[in-house]
Amino acid sequence: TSYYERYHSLGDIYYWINKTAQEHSDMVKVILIGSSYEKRPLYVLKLSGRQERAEKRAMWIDCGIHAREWISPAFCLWFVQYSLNFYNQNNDITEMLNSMDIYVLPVMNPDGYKYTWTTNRMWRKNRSSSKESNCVGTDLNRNFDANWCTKGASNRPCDEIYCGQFPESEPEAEAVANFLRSHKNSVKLYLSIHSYGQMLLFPYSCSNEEVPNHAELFELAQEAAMKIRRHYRNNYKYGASAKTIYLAPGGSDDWAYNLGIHYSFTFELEDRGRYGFLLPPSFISKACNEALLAVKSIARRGASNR
Ligand SMILES: Nc1ncc(C[C@H](C[SeH])C(=O)O)cc1Cl
Ligand SMILES: [Zn+2]
Ligand SMILES: [Zn+2]
Ligand SMILES: [Zn+2]
Repeated sequence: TSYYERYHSLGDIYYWINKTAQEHSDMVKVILIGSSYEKRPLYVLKLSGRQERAEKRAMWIDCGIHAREWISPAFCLWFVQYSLNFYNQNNDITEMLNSMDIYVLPVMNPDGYKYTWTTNRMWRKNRSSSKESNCVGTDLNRNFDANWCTKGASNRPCDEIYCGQFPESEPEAEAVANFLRSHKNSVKLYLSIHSYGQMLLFPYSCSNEEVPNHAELFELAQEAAMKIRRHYRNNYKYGASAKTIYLAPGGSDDWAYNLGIHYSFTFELEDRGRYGFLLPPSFISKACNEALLAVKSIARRGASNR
């Protein structure tokens, strides 16, 4: 099976990042946006078409915010190689890359990801330690400044949904927030890739309130889910996070939305729970093709609107 139908260790992924940038130096730049708690680099790959266009829009995709969700980094790697290899061959990909730059963060939580390979496959959080407890880790998707640490998060360091000591207390969350703050005029679309559950989610999760462009985001998610159903005969739920999955504050998509990135989504990839986080490698191709269809569908509509 191909490289992209296997899960890869952290060291493997770092090697892949540099090899891919070298192999495609005309379309790929590596950007160091910060480092993890254990001082591992946070690398973003910037994909650009070969056509230079003034004030290009951009899309952001982060993977691996939660360590055990291995299909997520697998999707980022798969998406990058697919986009590079089908540029100037597939119209959708060519148009996408010619109309916008794509920032891809393959592993947002490298310390946690490494830990799932060496110690505990079911680890979710990062690996920061707090003074007042000998429990480790903050849930990076509860650490963003969006109704931080209200209902749906926990202020106890031992909990899986521990919100951290303060908003952006974690270097991984701070690095992403800093990058998006400094690129908020060009980034028009935010995607955060998770598993499992097969859902296309959009803000808010931190409140039951509907965002101003709720109807538009609902339509984009619905259209993407319909395409997946038609092409792959697989059902994805879709809707505002608070209603569709659960009320939870401090998420990256809610924060990105409030920053002004009004096309903001969280994807929950395969499956529905049979394997859950332990999705077998034989499922990677199908899960990634379904996610790609959703990205192309949303990117075509979402980023084209001014
Ligand atoms: N804003 C959000 N959007 C999506 C989710 C669901 C993910 C699924 Se793993 C999580 O629990 O962190 C959670 C939040 Cl806080
Ligand atoms: Zn290649
Ligand atoms: Zn997750
Ligand atoms: Zn999940």
